[in-house]
Amino acid sequence: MNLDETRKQIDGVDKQIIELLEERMKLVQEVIAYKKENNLPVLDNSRENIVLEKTRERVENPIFADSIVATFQDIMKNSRNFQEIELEQ
Ligand SMILES: C=C(O[C@@H]1C=C(C(=O)O)C=C[C@H]1O)C(=O)O
Repeated sequence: MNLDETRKQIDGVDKQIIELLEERMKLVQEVIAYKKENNLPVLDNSRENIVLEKTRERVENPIFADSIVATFQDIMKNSRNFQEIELEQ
């Protein structure tokens, strides 16, 4: 295993993750605009549970499942933090 080469590959994957997270956050902006208009709360527990269940099902290698589900919990926590800040504007 070549450390520099493997880290270059990680950098490439990180670049893709960042692009996808930015795309996700743009959609979250649409959700918060809708919630603002319709007076809906930021937190939707049932939706978050569905996202987490789907995430667990989609992970191919079970040894990664807990880490990836935890990552999605963080993604949604930060998505909610962003929405709370947007609501204050
Ligand atoms: C984006 C939403 O707001 C919150 C954040 C979610 C997310 O980032 O996926 C899911 C549910 C909500 O708690 C939503 O309601 O869809």
